[in-house]
Amino acid sequence: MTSVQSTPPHATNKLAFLGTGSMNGAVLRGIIASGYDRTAVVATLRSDAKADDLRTETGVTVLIGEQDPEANINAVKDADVVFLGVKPVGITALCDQIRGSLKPTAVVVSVAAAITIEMMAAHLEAGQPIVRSMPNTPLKVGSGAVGLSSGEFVTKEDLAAVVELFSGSGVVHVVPEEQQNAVSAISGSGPAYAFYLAEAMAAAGVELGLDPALATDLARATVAGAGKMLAEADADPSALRKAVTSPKGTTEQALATFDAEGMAKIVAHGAAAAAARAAAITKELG
Ligand SMILES: NC(=O)C1=CN([C@@H]2O[C@H](COP(=O)(O)OP(=O)(O)OC[C@H]3O[C@@H](n4cnc5c(N)ncnc54)[C@H](OP(=O)(O)O)[C@@H]3O)[C@@H](O)[C@H]2O)C=CC1
Ligand SMILES: O=C(O)[C@@H]1CCC=N1
Repeated sequence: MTSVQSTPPHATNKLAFLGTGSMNGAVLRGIIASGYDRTAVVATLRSDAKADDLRTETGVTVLIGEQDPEANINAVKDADVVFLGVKPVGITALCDQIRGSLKPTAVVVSVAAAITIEMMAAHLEAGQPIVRSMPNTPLKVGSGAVGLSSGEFVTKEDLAAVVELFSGSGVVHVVPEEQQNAVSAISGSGPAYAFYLAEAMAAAGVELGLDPALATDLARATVAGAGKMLAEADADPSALRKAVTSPKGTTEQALATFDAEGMAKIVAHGAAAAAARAAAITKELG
């Protein structure tokens, strides 16, 4: 796996976000928050339920598919980079819809789990540059993690432009495409694991007699604070854990219980189940 440095800013590319829900919306918000020219961005949604929030929060042009069946087509006509953010099952139909309207040089960037570059290429014009990405929702707050894999027609400049777009709001790694299900199982789904831990800690606090609101506040602040420490340069999770764990103290007892009950194995099993589900979706939809 290669960590990639972005190139210096270049001329603003025109961006289209098709299907701007949780994930594509987080990518878009991260890019706008890092200072990107919002007048160069068009986003689409199927329905107008969340359109006002998206317009107000980002200032980009938002087109609604239910009001204009050509919304996706109009969004991509001038675009240099096109982010596909619909559910995996909808990606190839979306490619079919836009294939005749994309600029031949437009870089198509999918954020979908399980959809391979080959599956998308079969529904786009020959030679279209395609990048498969696995981002995560913390991009929205500038703390994301992204795995990128490029198809054969992606130039060095194309890849550098995509890296630059993501790297304003997270860490970016270029990975072989066959590792994308593992990336999805760790960093794509990972925010949910951290939120689950916060929920479990809050529930544990209630069992120990804390008021639910207090327990939730303590758990939230703690997971958020630990995350902030992990985000510092060269942070080492093991060293940070050891710094909290006094010999013969209280934390040691909790961690020994986690070990005895196989928590690391549980996490590994969960991640393996996520990766296996991605492989199964590829088979179902391929
Ligand atoms: N959520 C996450 O943390 C992550 C998700 N992903 C990937 O992101 C993709 C989207 O997931 P997620 O964001 O969670 O799902 P969401 O349902 O939140 O977003 C999907 C969006 O697509 C819109 N949409 C559906 N069909 C069309 C269409 N034909 N044209 C335009 N817009 C359309 C929907 O609009 P409307 O709401 O109006 O129906 C919705 O806003 C998936 O492929 C998933 O694998 C990847 C990494 C992490
Ligand atoms: O749950 C999912 O399928 C998507 C992919 C990774 C995170 N969310």
